[in-house]
Amino acid sequence: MIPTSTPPTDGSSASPSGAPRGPQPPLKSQAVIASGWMHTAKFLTTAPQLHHLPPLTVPEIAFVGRSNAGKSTCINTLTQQKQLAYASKKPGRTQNINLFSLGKQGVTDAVLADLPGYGYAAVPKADKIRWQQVMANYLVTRENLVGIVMMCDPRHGLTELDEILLDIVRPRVAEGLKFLILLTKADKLNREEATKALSIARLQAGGGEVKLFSALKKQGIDEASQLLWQWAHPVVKDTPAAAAPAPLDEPENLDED
Ligand SMILES: Nc1nc2c(ncn2[C@@H]2O[C@H](COP(=O)(O)OP(=O)(O)OP(=O)(O)O)[C@@H](O)[C@H]2O)c(=O)[nH]1
Ligand SMILES: [Mg+2]
Repeated sequence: MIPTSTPPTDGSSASPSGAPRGPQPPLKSQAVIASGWMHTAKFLTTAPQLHHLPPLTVPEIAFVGRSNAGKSTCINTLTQQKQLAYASKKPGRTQNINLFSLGKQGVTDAVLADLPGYGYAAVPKADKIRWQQVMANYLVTRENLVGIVMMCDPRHGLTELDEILLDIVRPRVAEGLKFLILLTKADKLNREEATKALSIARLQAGGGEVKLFSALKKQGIDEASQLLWQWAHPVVKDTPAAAAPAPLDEPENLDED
């Protein structure tokens, strides 16, 4: 049974408002904890429209981005599961908002949301507009949303629709909503292209973090998992862990090959 409105009770996680509930684990074990936590992901529900989404109080993290950017593949990679989210070569594969619950010992302490991609040329205009409105509403009104992961294929850069989305979420990011741009399919870039893509995206990210990611080369997985874990489990302000938050390595180097 998934608790849809009950906050976690194990003393180690947070409410969507960001109110901390417990101390962080030792820094060294964070990567292992984050990875184990991601692996607990289970399908929760699917919603064709916003009003079909269950109201939740646990922190929710949304994956957004152009069609075919690699959102579903990223969720499968982070959760170390082959077919949790539907990934496909064909753009437009994900058509609903799909929620996946996370949490150990059957206690859901966060939710991942895999959103349909935008910008797929073959989608009829009316459907595109409908979807843009659904997504804008979701990003602006979803109360338990604590963070957004924007997947961006660095070979295309941030598109006009990505920029529109950035504008929509900017006020919430200013209020504390977490924001990460993952430059996907980094395996397609050489070192120089990767460095350039990172610098450009950082200028556009408006204070959010930018990291390289490759499902194929398993690049950026630990960093992304740890960041998401931290978003869902913010530290208590007056603990030593809060005074010295875990530094995340900058995964700016591509795998050597
Ligand atoms: N080379 C490479 N291909 C990838 C990577 N991640 C995803 N892909 C491929 O990109 C294609 C699209 O992946 P999806 O995960 O379905 O993309 P999506 O963003 O969920 O697409 P929609 O659901 O249509 O919005 C698939 O063929 C994946 O195998 C990656 O890191 N490297
Ligand atoms: Mg998808």
